[in-house]
Amino acid sequence: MSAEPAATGTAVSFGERLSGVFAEHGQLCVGIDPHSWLLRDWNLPDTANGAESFGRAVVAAAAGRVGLVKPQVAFYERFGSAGFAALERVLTDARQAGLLVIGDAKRGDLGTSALAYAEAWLSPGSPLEVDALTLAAYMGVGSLESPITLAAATGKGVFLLAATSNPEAAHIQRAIVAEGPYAGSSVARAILDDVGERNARASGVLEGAVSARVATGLGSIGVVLGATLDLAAFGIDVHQAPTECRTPVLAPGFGHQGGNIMDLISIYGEYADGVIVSESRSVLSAGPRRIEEAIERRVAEVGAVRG
Ligand SMILES: O=c1ccn([C@@H]2O[C@H](COP(=O)(O)O)[C@@H](O)[C@H]2O)c(=O)[nH]1
Repeated sequence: MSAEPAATGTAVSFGERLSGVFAEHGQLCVGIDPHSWLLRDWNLPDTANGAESFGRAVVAAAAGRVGLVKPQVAFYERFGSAGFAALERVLTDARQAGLLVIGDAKRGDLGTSALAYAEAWLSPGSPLEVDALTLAAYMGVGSLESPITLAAATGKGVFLLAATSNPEAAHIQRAIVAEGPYAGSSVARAILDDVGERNARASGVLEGAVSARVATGLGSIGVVLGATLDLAAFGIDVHQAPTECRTPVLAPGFGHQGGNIMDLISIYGEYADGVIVSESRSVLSAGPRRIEEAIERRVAEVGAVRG
C-alpha cells in the first residue's frame, strides 16, 4: 500500500496507511529527540544545525528498517525559527523516505485556534506537514473537533493523550468525569471511549454501512497510552477493546522510561495489534555508528513478541 495519503475526501485513511506500515515493517516507531546530551554524544553542536543533522541521520537509519518516526517538536522549538526550519527539513526527508511521521507536538486549544494548529501540521503542502499529530484533550475532546475533521479530510491521523507515561499525570487522568455521556469514567477512559465511538462513526460501523476492510481495520483517531502503566488503574479494561474499526495506540514509555517490550501483550491486551511501540533514547543512545543495529535489534524484539 502506498504511504501517500489520498486527496481530500478519497479513500486511503491514516488508519489504512498505518495498517500497511505495520504489515510491511512491524510496529516499532523511532523517536527523534535531539536532547543536548545526545547531540554531544553524537559529536554534534547543540544548535539548530546540530538537531537537523541528528534528525536527518536518524531518518536515514530508520528508512527501510521501520515504517514510523516520531520527531519530538520541543527539541526543535527550543531553537526558535532556526529550529523550526531544521525540523521542516527533517520532516521532508522522512516523508520522502516513505516513513509515516507522527509529529509529537501535543497541541490543544479551542475552535479556530485548534484549527490553526491543525492547518500547520495536517494540511497537505504545509511546511510542517506530518502524517499524524499528538493532541492534548485537556480542553475537552470536543475542542479538538477541527483537527479531527481536517485530519479525516486529508488522510491524516491524530493521537489524543489519554493515559500518559509520566507518573505525575495519573491523579488527573484517573480522576472521575462529573457529567455527560462518560460520567463515572476516569478521564483517560472517557477519552478512549469517545475516540472509539468517533472511529466507529467515521467508518460507518455505527450506521451499518461499511466495508469489511474498514470494519476490521484501524481507525484514524488514536490515543496515547503509556507503556509504563497499569491501565486497569485508569479504569481501562484492555480485554474489552472494540473489535470494529479499532483505535490505534501510540505507546511511548518503552525502553528508557522502563516499559518492557516483553510486556506488550499484558499491557495492551486486545489493543496490542494496533500499538505503535515508540522508543527514543533507548535507540538514539546507540550513537551514529550503531543506530542501525539498535533499530534492527528492536524491530526483531517487537516482531518476536507479536509473533
Ligand atoms: O505519554 C507520553 C507521551 C509522549 N511522550 C514522548 O515520547 C518520547 C519518549 O522518549 P523516550 O526517550 O523513549 O523515553 C518523548 O518525546 C516524550 O515527550 C512520552 O514519553 N510519554
